[in-house]
Amino acid sequence: MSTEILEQPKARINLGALKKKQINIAVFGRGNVGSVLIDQLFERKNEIAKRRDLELNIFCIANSKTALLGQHISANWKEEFTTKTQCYSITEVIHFAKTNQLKNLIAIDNTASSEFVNHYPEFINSGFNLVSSNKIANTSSLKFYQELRGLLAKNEKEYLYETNVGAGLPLIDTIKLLHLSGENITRIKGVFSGSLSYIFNSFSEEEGTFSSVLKKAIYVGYTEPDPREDLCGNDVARKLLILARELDLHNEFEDISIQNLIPKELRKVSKETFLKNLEALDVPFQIKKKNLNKGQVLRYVGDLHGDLSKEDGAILDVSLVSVSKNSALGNLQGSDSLFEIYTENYGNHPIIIQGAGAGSKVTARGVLGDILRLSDKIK
Ligand SMILES: NC(=O)C1=CN([C@@H]2O[C@H](COP(=O)(O)OP(=O)(O)OC[C@H]3O[C@@H](n4cnc5c(N)ncnc54)[C@H](OP(=O)(O)O)[C@@H]3O)[C@@H](O)[C@H]2O)C=CC1
Ligand SMILES: N[C@@H](CC=O)C(=O)O
Repeated sequence: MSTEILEQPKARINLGALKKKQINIAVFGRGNVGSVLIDQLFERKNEIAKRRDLELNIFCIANSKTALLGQHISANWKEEFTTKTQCYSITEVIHFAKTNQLKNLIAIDNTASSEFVNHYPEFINSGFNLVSSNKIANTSSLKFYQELRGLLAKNEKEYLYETNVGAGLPLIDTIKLLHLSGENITRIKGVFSGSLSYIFNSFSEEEGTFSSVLKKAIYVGYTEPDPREDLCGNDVARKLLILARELDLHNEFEDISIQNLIPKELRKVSKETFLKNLEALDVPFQIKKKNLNKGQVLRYVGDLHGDLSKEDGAILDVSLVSVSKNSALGNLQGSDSLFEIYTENYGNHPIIIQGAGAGSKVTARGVLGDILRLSDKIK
């Protein structure tokens, strides 16, 4: 009997026909962080398509009043934003995604708005995942925080916010993993604010006035849209609370003891009036600097301590302290943040995460990192 070997037809794979996973992105907030993020997305788009088989497609760019909507917004978005925008509502953006059958949806929140955060449930219920540099959702009431997680789980959607603490530094993911793997975190302490780090690092070392350093921090984009949020301690307090909640602690914002650095008479005025009167901060801070002992510098420090094994055992403090210039905190440079993470197994030798704690480029890069992480998770 002869055996005939039949030649198998060669399987033909048309690589071009294999569709890349298209991720459809709506960017809300096109200020310091938002604009840089959009530019970084366009710069990296082709490389990401090659390496990860992903097509990152932006279909909406919006600020507080107007939106640019289009199936595929181009790298020329800034010009289009001046000529083709329209007033919008969130419902219209969601409707646009539906009618154009856009799948794998991500809404990016690069605002500092509490009003915008109220739309998160609407996005999730409409099939969107979320990425946010805005810290408000994670620092609203614990009830809102928990309901949001419940809604995400019910809809099988993701919410990533690595830039909420430490800008582009890999902090939240590290803390989540340590906690999940059972490494008991006993304390987190450090300089949580990039802008206040920059301000006190410069002010302690240089001759300039406090207001001149503050103006520079505002100008380069280290501060919040309203710099009083940094100076009154709220921004650092938010970061502490976000980390506390990652550790399953049940704290509310009101539990945090915060040292406000703004003179009383400037706390309740409009942002514009505040910005016109920055020199009012010069004398109080000059006095603080003069009163320092030799070799000491000022640092604005956040401290999450107490009994972190109990839901309600944590103590959260935010205050201006003097530290030795030769200590880890005293040695900080530029806009660096520094986080000391103490755990049971590492004892008195904390894990230290340090690096740029503010700035539009590093923050946008962190948001882009979250988009890529999320894109991998979307099946
Ligand atoms: N700067 C940094 O280093 C870091 C910043 N972040 C966070 O990034 C976020 C953005 O900061 P930044 O870019 O400096 O802020 P900007 O003030 O530069 O930009 C904010 C943007 O949000 C828009 N916006 C405000 N409210 C709404 C709304 N309701 N709906 C849609 N868009 C809205 C604004 O539009 P309009 O112009 O119309 O008001 C503007 O385009 C903040 O939450 C900040 O905490 C996080 C880590 C580091
Ligand atoms: N204003 C913030 C920016 C990042 O969250 C800071 O100064 O750290």
